[in-house]
Amino acid sequence: MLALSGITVRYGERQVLHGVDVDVARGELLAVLGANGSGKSTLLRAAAGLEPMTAGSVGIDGKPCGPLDIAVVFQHIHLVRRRSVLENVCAGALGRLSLRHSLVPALFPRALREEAMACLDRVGLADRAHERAGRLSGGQQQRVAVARALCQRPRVLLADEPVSALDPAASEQVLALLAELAHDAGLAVLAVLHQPSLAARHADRVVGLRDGRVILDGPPGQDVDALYRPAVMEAVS
Ligand SMILES: Nc1ncnc2c1ncn2[C@@H]1O[C@H](COP(=O)(O)OP(=O)(O)OP(=O)(O)O)[C@@H](O)[C@H]1O
Repeated sequence: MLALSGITVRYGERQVLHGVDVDVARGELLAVLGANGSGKSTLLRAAAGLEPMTAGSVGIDGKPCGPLDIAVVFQHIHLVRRRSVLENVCAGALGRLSLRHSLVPALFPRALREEAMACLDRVGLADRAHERAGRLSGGQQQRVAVARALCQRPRVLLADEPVSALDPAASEQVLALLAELAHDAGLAVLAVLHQPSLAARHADRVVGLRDGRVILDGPPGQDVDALYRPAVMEAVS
């Protein structure tokens, strides 16, 4: 479904992605692993259209993707803390609302509120819909961010280190949710992770980046040590 082809990104003289090819099928949760600086976030941003590419393309089902096809969940959750949980989720739909409706939460159409409620139900937080977002725990806020992404009605969900700030139990919950959205809602989900064990438990496939290149692509649970071994160790081993 999602095809990242030949993704190449340079910052000045420095090339940080070297023609990376990654695809994610409908219904699949793909985990992207790699050491700090290997290019994971750059790849995700390029996929989301947030990073200019020197070369490469992003396609969905063989066509260029539309502006609302891809939703992104970031490590830093960026909810409007003083707004209700429900209004935050409605914000996921701003790209398809009229300007008038999008500027004033009180004018969010009833159908949108109902859809946002269904998205909250999906992440298990419908009962918190009318609380201020800032009152929820970090793990709950991340699930609200996922609900907001769902309210965009995307075909692809990208998550950049979505559990870095969460405790182990909340991390398991968010990863289980991402897997469920892939398997049950038929999204293609790509998650950048720093925890190989979480990837092994929840992902359907794992891609490993090293120095801006894919050096591993296969089932979860395989040996990923090579991704994290310092280059100097590599040279002497
Ligand atoms: N805006 C930028 N300008 C210049 N260099 C950048 C920029 N963003 C990232 N880089 C460089 O690109 C390389 C890849 O960075 P990226 O953030 O994609 O890595 P990462 O694998 O996500 O790392 P981490 O695990 O630490 O988040 C790094 O060397 C980084 O310093």
